[in-house]
Amino acid sequence: MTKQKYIVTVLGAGVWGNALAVLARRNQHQVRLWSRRSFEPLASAISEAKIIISAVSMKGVRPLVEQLQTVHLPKHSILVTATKGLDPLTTLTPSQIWQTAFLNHSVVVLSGPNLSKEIERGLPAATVVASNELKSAETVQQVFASDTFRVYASSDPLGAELGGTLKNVMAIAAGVCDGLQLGTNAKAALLTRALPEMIRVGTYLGANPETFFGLSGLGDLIATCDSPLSRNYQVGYQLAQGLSLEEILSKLEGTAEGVNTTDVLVKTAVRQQLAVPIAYQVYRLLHGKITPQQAVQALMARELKEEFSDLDL
Ligand SMILES: NC(=O)C1=CN([C@@H]2O[C@H](COP(=O)(O)OP(=O)(O)OC[C@H]3O[C@@H](n4cnc5c(N)ncnc54)[C@H](OP(=O)(O)O)[C@@H]3O)[C@@H](O)[C@H]2O)C=CC1
Ligand SMILES: O=C(CO)COP(=O)(O)O
Repeated sequence: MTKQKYIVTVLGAGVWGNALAVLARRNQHQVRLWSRRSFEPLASAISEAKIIISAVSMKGVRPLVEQLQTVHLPKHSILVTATKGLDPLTTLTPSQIWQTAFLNHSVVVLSGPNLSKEIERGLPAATVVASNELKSAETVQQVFASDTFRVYASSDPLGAELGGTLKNVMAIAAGVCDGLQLGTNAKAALLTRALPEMIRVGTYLGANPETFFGLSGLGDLIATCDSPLSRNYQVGYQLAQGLSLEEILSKLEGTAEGVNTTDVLVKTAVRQQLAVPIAYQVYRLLHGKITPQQAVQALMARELKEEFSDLDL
């Protein structure tokens, strides 16, 4: 059966927006790529679009939503958010911001272990499209699915989104671990303890705990924490080499969302008394309060406990 072809507009022409545009074009959809620097007005870029994808970084989400509220969205268009971040003012996720602004539109989260450079090379990968309206997620699944990009549907948008967002904090820690050459045992311990930390916060925020064991949680944690292609990993790795955060960010290709997410996550965790020991050490490191070595020592010196004593699943 031939798949339906759609007009797909990608908003945000950064590295991820470009990679998503490549994927949709490979499936013969009519793709328009728009950024705030485009000559084409936003209203014209989204006119007649069935699928509108936001691939801007977190700091661009609110300005983009506000701009879109001033133009006419095609009636049955589906909004897809691919941003992995948290709003510093409200702690809302991008999908919550999109859904609140556009109550009559379906919002779909696209999230998974998707390092853009590998996707652009056509290497095999898988992702999750998640929505409260499963039919909309299935439409987006059809738009992107190909023999090199396997797309799973899910009905837990918040879980899919938080997996991709919270793992960025852990990727900074993983970069530190590798940068200090702490070895494979240390890395395994770090990642294994990172997952329940993500689940603890994710379930507090309303996500389904099971989702974190899937591609958008554990899958993205593995990919991002083990790849020098990850900007968040690079932040941690280079901090361990003695570079300052400012120096690292000034040379980084694209956005490392984990830097802002760490602040939002730790502030939320402190307020709600959630245990986030790894994120807390990343926070102190990013704020120059400790060295990478001191962060490791602080994690190793924590009070001894049962392995699953604080895992509220
Ligand atoms: N790269 C990857 O491998 C993946 C990235 N992601 C997520 O996708 C998001 C974007 O990442 P990535 O493309 O890598 O980042 P980039 O830094 O390459 O691109 C950021 C994009 O956001 C836009 N933007 C930033 N601020 C604003 C603003 N105030 N108003 C409008 N647009 C704005 C930029 O526009 P402009 O070009 O005009 O500056 C640019 O298009 C992040 O949340 C990231 O976590 C998710 C999966 C994979
Ligand atoms: O989210 C990503 C891969 O799934 C991209 O990670 P970085 O933003 O750390 O590069």
